[in-house]
Amino acid sequence: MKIQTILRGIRQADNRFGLIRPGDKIAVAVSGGKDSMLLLTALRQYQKFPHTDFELVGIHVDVGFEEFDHDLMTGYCRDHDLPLQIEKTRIFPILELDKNRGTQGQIQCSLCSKLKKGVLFETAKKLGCNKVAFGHHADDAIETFFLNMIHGSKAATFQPLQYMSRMDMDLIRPLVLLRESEIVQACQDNGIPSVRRVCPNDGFTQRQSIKDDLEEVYRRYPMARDNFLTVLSNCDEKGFWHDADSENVRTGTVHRKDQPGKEETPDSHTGSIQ
Ligand SMILES: Nc1ncnc2c1ncn2[C@@H]1O[C@H](COP(=O)(O)OP(=O)(O)OP(=O)(O)O)[C@@H](O)[C@H]1O
Repeated sequence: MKIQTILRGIRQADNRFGLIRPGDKIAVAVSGGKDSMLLLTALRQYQKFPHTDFELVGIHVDVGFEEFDHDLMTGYCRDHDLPLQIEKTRIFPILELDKNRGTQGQIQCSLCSKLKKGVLFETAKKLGCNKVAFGHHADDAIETFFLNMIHGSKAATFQPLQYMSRMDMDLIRPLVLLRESEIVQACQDNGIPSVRRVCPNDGFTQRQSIKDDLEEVYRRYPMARDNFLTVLSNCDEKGFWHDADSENVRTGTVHRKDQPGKEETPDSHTGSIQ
């Protein structure tokens, strides 16, 4: 797959969600995995598009896993003129301490993610960036949607553009309209490497489990992936339940038979098919 397909996906997301503005300085969060390696590579090329006058720097937060192959990542970036800053941290010893103290005896992904984000945003700020770009793609968005429903009782996923008020910085996800399979293919076809995962939790997370389940759903219902994606931009508040005294009923957002002048339409209950 040509890198142009990826650039087209980035441009669509940029146009639709207003991700990149002239004068931006964007820090790409580079884990060393395929998604963020592709993102840094593609955004470097996207800089050459007309009306995209922005600066770029990659930031890798080094958690401290000994076996992580930094050379692969730095070598690739050096050879392709991709600016990358590696931020050394002591996150791993903190995770180990927490693991030995905690009841579960394993590294906590949520703590790791929180610490990494802290370092990432601080480094981006120090470098004068106003945006941080993550490598999340469309399949990540669907998985997050299901994870939130199953474990968090809410129908929500991450945003393509999100303002982080504490850091006064935008978080953007330029790959959000692209599928994981497109990213894998583009990395293969363009010689973009990804560093072997070394976290002991890899393959045993809730995300991995939902990923496996969704693959099964897609095998049975091939149209489901596209439909799930459409749901994310199409979530009609009227399709959910609202208490009779809720703001939505008062303001008339939810149509009710007993409200004069507000007729119930056949499509007003999108989720009511039994
Ligand atoms: N150590 C890190 N340093 C910088 N950014 C990171 C790091 N770990 C994760 N990220 C950012 O968070 C995003 C999602 O994290 P996740 O753990 O799902 O990445 P991954 O699947 O290991 O790698 P990738 O998403 O790059 O293929 C990454 O795409 C990347 O932008």
